[in-house]
Amino acid sequence: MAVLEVRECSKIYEGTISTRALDNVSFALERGEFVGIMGPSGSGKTTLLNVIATIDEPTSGDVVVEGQHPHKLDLEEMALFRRRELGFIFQHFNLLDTLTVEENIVLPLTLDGAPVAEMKKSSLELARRLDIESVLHKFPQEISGGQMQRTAIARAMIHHPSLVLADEPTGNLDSKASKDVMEAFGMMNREERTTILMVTHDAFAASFCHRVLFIKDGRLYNEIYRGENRQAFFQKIIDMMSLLGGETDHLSSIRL
Ligand SMILES: Nc1ncnc2c1ncn2[C@@H]1O[C@H](COP(=O)(O)OP(=O)(O)OP(=O)(O)O)[C@@H](O)[C@H]1O
Repeated sequence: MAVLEVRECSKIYEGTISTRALDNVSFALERGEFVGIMGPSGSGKTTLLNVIATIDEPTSGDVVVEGQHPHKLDLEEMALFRRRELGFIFQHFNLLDTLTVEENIVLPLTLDGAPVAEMKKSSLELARRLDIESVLHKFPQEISGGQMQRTAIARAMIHHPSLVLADEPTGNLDSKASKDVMEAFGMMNREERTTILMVTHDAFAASFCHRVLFIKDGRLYNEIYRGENRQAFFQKIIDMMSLLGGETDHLSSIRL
């Protein structure tokens, strides 16, 4: 069974001029897949992620996560669904400044009332694997951007969600931190079989995915698969971005 199915989703924003932000988009993610979504500015990437995250309603079509239909749940059930089944990672990290790194990481477990000893054990184990053990007792403003994003990855994954949604996770990071963060994603995907869907403008970040979907004008335009070689995949992504007429991040090439 697919972890995520997007079925013929359309989204129209009504207004003086109505915008068709998504136009009949269908695709599925199997368990353990790591998939990127790319496309020019305004092509509908954020809308798609928001519809999957239940932050926004599709105008038509449906989203199915692990056989559940989140858009058919009432508000309370939807909030619980989001907390249990999904993990979120954002461009601006969205950590809570008044909590330590460790407290941020265990937040999803705290909300579910897990025993403290169990929370500490899980956060320490994850922090070791993500190389942030030394900053567990610091506050977000005392650590680097890369460490903040790895903290966000730990928080998004500590409760073993069905699906992790990442929106421009390297958007605020320099090249070294981006590499560390993408390697962390890759490691969690391989070792935990975490299913990840990531929106990005960054061809370097996208080259860590198994598959990249390209959208243009709200429609699925194409998809490419990685194969063995990340460098070759990076080049294919750059080529597809130029074909789409979107902006490509040329600086990415120096990170190979
Ligand atoms: N709340 C809204 N109301 C009206 N139109 C919207 C709204 N949100 C997005 N749109 C429009 O829908 C289209 C898709 O927007 P979306 O933000 O999904 O694109 P994107 O691919 O994420 O862009 P970017 O890469 O610049 O973040 C755009 O034309 C945008 O102007």
